[in-house]
Amino acid sequence: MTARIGVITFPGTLDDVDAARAARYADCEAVALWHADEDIKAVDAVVVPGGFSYGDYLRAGAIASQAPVMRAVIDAARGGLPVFGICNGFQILCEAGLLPGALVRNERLRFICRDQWLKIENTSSAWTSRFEAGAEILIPLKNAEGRYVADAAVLDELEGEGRVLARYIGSAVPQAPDYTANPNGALRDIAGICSADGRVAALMPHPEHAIDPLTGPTDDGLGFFLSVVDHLQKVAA
Ligand SMILES: NC(=O)CC[C@H](N)C(=O)O
Repeated sequence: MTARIGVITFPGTLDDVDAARAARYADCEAVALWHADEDIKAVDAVVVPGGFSYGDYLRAGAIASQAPVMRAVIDAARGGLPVFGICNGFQILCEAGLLPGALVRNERLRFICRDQWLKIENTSSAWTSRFEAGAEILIPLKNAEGRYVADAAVLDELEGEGRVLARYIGSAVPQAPDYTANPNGALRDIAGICSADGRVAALMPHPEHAIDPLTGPTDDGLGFFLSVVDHLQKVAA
């Protein structure tokens, strides 16, 4: 079975082409979904990619969360469809209420673009099963509103249920003057989280830009896309 992965394009999305390419690298068919679509073409999983949907007006992800296609994604996600939000996609999934918490302005109020080390903590979600627990991966990070926040009870629940996908552990350029292992002040160094059933997941840095050593910085990002293929095969068996 070739898995069909839907990749949404909103006005202002940037990373849909790379997300579709990453799906193809994982031997999936990438299916283009447009923000105005009212159905999701019977795809097996959905990636909500990065960028500046609707120009980040109001709050990053706020307007996209109300787009017609998101109504279909929210319904399907509640029925168990695997959904993965990357960066702006993470912001959209929080705004849509599919994941708890919010992404706010980076602590130093600057756009940050750098290669970022992460530690993978959850290896049972639909999007992370290919990783070893504690694996350290290097993938690009680029955002202005990347600081994950939630109230203490939500953070405790996420940690208690093993729903922190990954944490920030360092920059690829530790000698840089503004070096901090945690780039944006995200609470408890959280770089990604997932739903209680592990099917809806999101990450602030960009795995879809790190799938081929030729273009670098690593191919560490491919594991997210290979994981969902394993998940879909298991569900189909
Ligand atoms: N790379 C992205 O997806 C950017 C996300 C968002 N627009 C921000 O700057 O925070």
